[in-house]
Amino acid sequence: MKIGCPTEIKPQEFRVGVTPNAAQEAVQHGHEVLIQSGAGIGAGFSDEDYTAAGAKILGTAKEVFEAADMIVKVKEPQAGERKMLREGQILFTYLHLAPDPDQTHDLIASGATCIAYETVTDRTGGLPLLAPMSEVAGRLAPQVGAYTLQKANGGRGVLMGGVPGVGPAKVLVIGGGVVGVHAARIAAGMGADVTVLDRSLPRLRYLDDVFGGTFSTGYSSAGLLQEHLVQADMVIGAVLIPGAAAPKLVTRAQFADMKPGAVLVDVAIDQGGCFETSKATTHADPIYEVDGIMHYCVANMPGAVARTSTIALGNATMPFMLALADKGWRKACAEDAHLLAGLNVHAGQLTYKAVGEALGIDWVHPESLL
Ligand SMILES: NC(=O)C1=CN([C@@H]2O[C@H](COP(=O)(O)OP(=O)(O)OC[C@H]3O[C@@H](n4cnc5c(N)ncnc54)[C@H](O)[C@@H]3O)[C@@H](O)[C@H]2O)C=CC1
Ligand SMILES: CC(=O)C(=O)O
Ligand SMILES: [Mg+2]
Repeated sequence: MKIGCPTEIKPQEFRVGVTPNAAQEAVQHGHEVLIQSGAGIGAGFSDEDYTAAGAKILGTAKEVFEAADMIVKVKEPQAGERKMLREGQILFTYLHLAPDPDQTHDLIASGATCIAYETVTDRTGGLPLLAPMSEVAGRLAPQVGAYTLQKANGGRGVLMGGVPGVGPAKVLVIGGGVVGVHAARIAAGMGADVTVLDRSLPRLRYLDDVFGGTFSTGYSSAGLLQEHLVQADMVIGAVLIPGAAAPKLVTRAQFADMKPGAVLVDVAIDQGGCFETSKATTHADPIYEVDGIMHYCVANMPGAVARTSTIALGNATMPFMLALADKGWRKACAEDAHLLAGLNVHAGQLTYKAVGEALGIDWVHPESLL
């Protein structure tokens, strides 16, 4: 199969869909890998790294889309990229279709087979192709929050770890899933006093068993959240109700009880955000203030550390990419229900229930296409 990887064109996106190591494995499996010239630069991979791995370099995205049987990317295809997709071609990337009717209609019209990273599942009920980026965003959250807490950046001028004689910052993490646990570990490692709230008792038991000495846990009721909110220097929003918009857990009215200059980092902004005042920001202009409370709400946080994120994402996507290339999408999905869960669009039909329900579009069961 010909596997094509174009340069990402979404603003401020420096990741790349195929690493040189993944390209090398695909070549060893007998596939041809076509990389757009410069696609890896933002993640620290040169064209020479790809040619050394056995890939071919093409000059333009158009050439890559024309030649490839499967396109492997990071972000959802932008409008110009969607025009280059064709019937029978496989698209393997993040899609996030539920809030994006334009993209959904374009992908249906393209006739392509579109598999979304974020809906591929695993045996434990997890999302193995979302998890690596949640790990990155979780670990970044205290880092960007600590920077925002600095006085010159609008924060209240509190050092995460304090110093001898002066106590540490108080960090509240709402949601103890993949983002939450990684955020809590890093914040605790910086010396902060960290509490994680979650609604899942099994998850709280796990967190307490493994991290009991590192951070505290609490059941996420409105009352307990308010207790912690008024003391917090930093609040990290990390909740997810799969497929749904994030619940709004902190209202603007509650800011009056908070410490002026406290920082909210809303990682859940992807799903609409869990603070009433959250709106998506970009790496170019990430921070804004509402009623004295600082907000950081960047929707593609992993793009800031493109090299780490590219390698982490590539480690997770590679086995699925190889299965699709080795077997074709139909056999690969027939043999792996978790990969089939990633199928969102095929040959002019929507194949993902939650997207159909969110956008009011007819959908078919993916099993019916096998
Ligand atoms: N902004 C960005 O760049 C990125 C954002 N994300 C987003 O971060 C969010 C979290 O993702 P993951 O940690 O992977 O999800 P996850 O499913 O691993 O964890 C979510 C946790 O939230 C908990 N939860 C649900 N309702 C709650 C409530 N009312 N109070 C407290 N906890 C509650 C769940 O029990 C679960 O443990 C998602 O919206 C994801 O899309 C992920 C990667 C990058
Ligand atoms: C998960 C996602 O959308 C991202 O990493 O950009
Ligand atoms: Mg995103």
